[in-house]
Order: sequence, then structure tokens, then C-alpha cells
Amino acid sequence: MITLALSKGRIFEETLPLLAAAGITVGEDPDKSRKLILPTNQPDVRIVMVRASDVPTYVEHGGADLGVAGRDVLLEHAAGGVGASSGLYQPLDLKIARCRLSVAVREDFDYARAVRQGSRIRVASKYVHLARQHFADKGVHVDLIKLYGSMELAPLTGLADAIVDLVSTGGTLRANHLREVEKIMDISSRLVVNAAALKLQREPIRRLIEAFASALPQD
Ligand SMILES: Nc1ncnc2c1ncn2[C@@H]1O[C@H](COP(=O)(O)OP(=O)(O)OP(=O)(O)O)[C@@H](O)[C@H]1O
Ligand SMILES: O=P(O)(O)OC[C@H]1O[C@H](OP(=O)(O)OP(=O)(O)O)[C@H](O)[C@@H]1O
Repeated sequence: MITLALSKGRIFEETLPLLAAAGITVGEDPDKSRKLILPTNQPDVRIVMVRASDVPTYVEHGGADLGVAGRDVLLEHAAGGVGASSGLYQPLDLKIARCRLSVAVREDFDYARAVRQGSRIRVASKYVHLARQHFADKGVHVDLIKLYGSMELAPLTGLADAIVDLVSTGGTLRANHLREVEKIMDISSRLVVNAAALKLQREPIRRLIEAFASALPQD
């Protein structure tokens, strides 16, 4: 049995065509079902539905053999240091769920001036490790505030001066009168594989990786 960890929403939706390229179809829609383990048309392949940020943990500890997770989630997980992610192979950039990790502030906050003056900036983020690293590299002093969602609210309520969050169209920032001031990195989702599973089930996992790779757009 091969177990693939996915999260609801865009990762699930955007992985479906890749699974189809490997001849795998999922019978149920996770948005309509309460089931957490979804069978597929192949008796030896199943999907487990987990939180996006739990995918690396499941794969690293063998709760799933493979998974799909954003570069943001993978880097934050590795930087969190609960295990060095040594048991986690990343053989493929799937180029799905593309966005960027950026710094954003209120439209009326003079970020460049705050940086120039060496002020302490209060930064709210779900990605506190990546944010800490980014500002340390720039030599900017920050106080970090850990949030689990709705980061855009933090500068609007006075909780923080800036946020580190994902941006795609920029629509969420605009709707909340925020402005992107720095791109930290480009993000896409990767296939991750448990190292031990790769040894024990080399052939079926290799076939799956090859099918996924052949379904990716060439650029
Ligand atoms: N607006 C977006 N456009 C494109 N890709 C995105 C966007 N937002 C997030 N992503 C990517 O998709 C991944 C999953 O995001 P999703 O919104 O489904 O989960 P989440 O709600 O952030 O996770 P969790 O449930 O763990 O809090 C992110 O880790 C990121 O790599
Ligand atoms: O620049 P945009 O295209 O507006 O996307 C950015 C938003 O997407 C992500 O949230 P979430 O996962 O909630 O996005 P969703 O609303 O698309 O689900 C992210 O945390 C931003 O809030």
C-alpha cells in the first residue's frame, strides 16, 4: 500500500491532474466527505487528508509515504528544527500552488524609513522562522508575533507593523489596504517522499514520481 498525504483545497485540486497522469483517480471529494482516508481506483494507493502544515510531519515520520507540500511549509518545518527533515526527500518541484512569500505593510506605513532608521519592527506571521531568517539577513531588528491565519488583520488592528505572508494575485492585500514591500522567495509545491519508504517500495514510488514528472509543464 502506498499512502499519499494531501491537504484540502488548492493542493488537492492541483494534484488531481498529476495523479490522473499516473492512472490514479480519487473516488471522493474531500470537501464533501468527512472521511480522512480516501481510496483510489488503484487498490494499493490511498490518500490521507491532513492540514497543509502537517504534510511534512506525516511524511517524515512514515504516517504517509509521500506528500505534496508548499516550499513555504517545507522550509518552515525544517527551520522549526523538530527533526532535521533528514528523512524527507524532495525529488520534484510540481510547480503547482505558485505564489510568493512577501513582506507587506499598511499603505500608510513608511517601511523604507523604519528600516533606514533601524527601528524595531513588529512582524506578524505564520512563518516565524522564515521571517526571522529574512530580517536577520537584512540586519533589521524585529519582534515576531506568531499567528495561525488571517495575517492581513494584524497591521490593521495595530497588532503588528508588518506581516510575512503568501501573495499570489495581490487581491487580499489590496482588499485590506496593505502593500507588498519585499519579496522573500518564490513558492511552489513539491513532492516529498519518506526516505525509508523509497528504499522499501522503490519501484512503485519511482513509477509514481516518473508519471508526475512527465505530466509537468515543460519550461
Ligand atoms: N493564494 C495562493 N495562491 C497560490 N498558492 C497558494 C496561495 N496560498 C497558499 N498557497 C500555497 O498552497 C499551500 C496550501 O495552502 P492552503 O491555503 O491550502 O493551506 P493553509 O490553510 O495555508 O494551511 P493550514 O491548514 O496548515 O493552515 C501553501 O502552503 C502555499 O504553498
Ligand atoms: O494574493 P492573493 O491571490 O489574494 O492570495 C493571497 C492569499 O492566499 C492565501 O490565503 P488563503 O489560503 O486563505 O487563500 P484563499 O483565499 O485563496 O484560500 C494567503 O495567506 C493570502 O491571504
